Amino acid sequence: MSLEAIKFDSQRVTLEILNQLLVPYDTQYLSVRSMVPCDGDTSFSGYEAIRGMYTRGAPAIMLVGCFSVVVELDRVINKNDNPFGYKLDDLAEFKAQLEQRIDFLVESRPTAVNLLNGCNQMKKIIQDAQSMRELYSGVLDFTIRLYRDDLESNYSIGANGVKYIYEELEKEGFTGEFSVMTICNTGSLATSGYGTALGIIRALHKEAQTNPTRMSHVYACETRPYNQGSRLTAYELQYEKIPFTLVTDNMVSFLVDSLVRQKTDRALPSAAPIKFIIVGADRIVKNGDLANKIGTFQLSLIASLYPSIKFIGAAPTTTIDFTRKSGDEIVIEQRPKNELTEIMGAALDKDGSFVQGKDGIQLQKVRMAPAGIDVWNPSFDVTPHENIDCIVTEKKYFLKKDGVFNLE
Ligand SMILES: CSC[C@H]1O[C@H](OP(=O)(O)O)[C@H](O)[C@@H]1O
Repeated sequence: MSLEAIKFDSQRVTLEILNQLLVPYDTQYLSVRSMVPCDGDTSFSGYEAIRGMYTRGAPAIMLVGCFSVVVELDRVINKNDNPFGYKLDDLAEFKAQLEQRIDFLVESRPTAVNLLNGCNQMKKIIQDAQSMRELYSGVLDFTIRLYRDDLESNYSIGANGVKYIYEELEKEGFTGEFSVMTICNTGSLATSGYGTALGIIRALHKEAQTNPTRMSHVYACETRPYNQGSRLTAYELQYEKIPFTLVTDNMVSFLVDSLVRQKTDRALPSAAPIKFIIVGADRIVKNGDLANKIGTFQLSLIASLYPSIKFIGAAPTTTIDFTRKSGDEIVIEQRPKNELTEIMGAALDKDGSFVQGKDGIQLQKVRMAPAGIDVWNPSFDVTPHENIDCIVTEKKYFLKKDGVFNLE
């Protein structure tokens, strides 16, 4: 498996997260020892790890958030380390304080619903606990199970995605090679491992080893401004030796049109026609409207112009929000302006190799726009269910009936 986003040691009760701001330049893990910042405690918290996008990806956000509750409780209940001011002699008061901190944690990235869903389930365990010991072991067992279930879900999403894709190809009588496109990062670095949309791509690559009708090329969108595609998905696809080409987000319509019309005089990386655009999700609501990384909606608009291209959303059930009826109800996270006007990279010397600083590869942030300008930086957009052909979860793949999805 490629780099792990999350390392939890259940014996030592320690949580380490891969600092994804440094991928693919460097591999550094950061120790998370609390759930949210607190006066009197200098540890790096789950809230800061998530808000700062050191770790990201809807399922990974849920897992890091829930594991950060576990490590904080371990310090307080098992290691007599309570800089958080918990009332240890009053269980009801302790629970109230804990839930207040969990509610703050959940606000770290408001669009992805997985952390909210995970914490709501955790709060039920907290409310039912009759002792501190029972509360701690209940939260620990729940979170370890959540991690394992997410990994299992990803393999099932991969299998269900391949099932849908090959049934579509057979219906069409398509044989031979095809290409797919994806945006952002939905792989091992966004989950407990394997991935959702990238899990389907991993599963397609495995199928391609034996099936002559096969995925032979992937187009990965750069995914400005955080560059999950060029930094993280490119890393994972290169690691898996899956043939791919990186494109900028503003190349997509011209690339898709050139592929569909087989304009081979445009130096296309592969002649394999594009058949599927496969994306992840941060929140899918009852009717199938899907919030995902900014740029996803545009991909769906492009796909909708070509009947030969199917648009697939892939996510575990923990990403589905049955309390909201339409995508208009989804809160879209606005990110800091400097994430668009500045970019971090690894310094290169004249022969193109990384410049080594005193702590390893020398990273540097550069400004890419004038200071003081206005910036709009929504982290997500909403793809209407009308533009989506299929939603794949670990349970099955869902198609629309009478124009809407029933995801129950
Ligand atoms: C497997 S869910 C990944 C999902 O999360 C990403 O957003 P971010 O990197 O800002 O956390 C993106 O929307 C992906 O589709």
